[in-house]
Amino acid sequence: MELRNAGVTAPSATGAVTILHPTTLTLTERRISIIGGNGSGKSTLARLINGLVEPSTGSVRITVGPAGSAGEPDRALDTRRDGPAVRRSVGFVFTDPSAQLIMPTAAEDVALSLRRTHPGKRERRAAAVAVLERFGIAGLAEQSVHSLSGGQKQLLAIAAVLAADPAILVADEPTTLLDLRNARRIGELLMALPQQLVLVTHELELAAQADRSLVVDGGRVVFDGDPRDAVAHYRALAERP
Ligand SMILES: Nc1ncnc2c1ncn2[C@@H]1O[C@H](COP(=O)(O)OP(=O)(O)OP(=O)(O)O)[C@@H](O)[C@H]1O
Repeated sequence: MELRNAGVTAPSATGAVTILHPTTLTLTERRISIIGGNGSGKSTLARLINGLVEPSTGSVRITVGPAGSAGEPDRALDTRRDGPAVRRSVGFVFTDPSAQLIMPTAAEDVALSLRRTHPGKRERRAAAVAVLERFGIAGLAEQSVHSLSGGQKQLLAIAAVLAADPAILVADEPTTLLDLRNARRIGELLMALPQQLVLVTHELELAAQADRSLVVDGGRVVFDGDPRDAVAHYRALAERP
């Protein structure tokens, strides 16, 4: 994925405010973490990648291989021009899983993600249960999504997003609501994904497991490089008077 001078502004009573200063980045590593203080611009940066936020200046492009067509050249998608294709290629996991669980039961929620790849109802249902099994939550298939615990909801939300087999996964603080055990489990799951992962997190141990880390401060990427150095940079920023 590539950001070229991608900046974000928002209108305000006193004129446009800058949320993300023009940023240029080429992100090719498999696991990229984004850390920084509250309100620094991490979510905005993450949302640029799947087009949930459009750049006010510059451009954001992602390059994906065409699904099921080995041997064909990769396609470059522009988040402003190719919004729907970008959203099909870039899965997004929100901090609050309730924001994305929209079907009555766990199995139905996963099945919704499979409607393109599995047009037949029975076949889709079997595939949805197989996805739940892979995530260790097949026992919850018929349970109302409202009755699930926070950790179960987050696992289900991630399962539903990954069921659509996105080329890239962007996860915005996906472990924030979880207890230690579930946070660890979901962190391990995310880090082991074959897909490219962009992970916004306040969990510095998890952030340090990435291949590359970005530190965001005041709407700018102020550090870009080795995750352990990034964590040290962020700690130093947090200790500023
Ligand atoms: N649409 C908008 N209009 C005005 N201000 C916005 C808008 N979106 C974000 N902001 C502001 O931009 C700043 C960065 O927001 P962002 O959500 O990217 O921060 P963050 O680093 O993810 O923070 P947190 O860790 O608290 O989730 C914040 O001050 C936020 O209030």
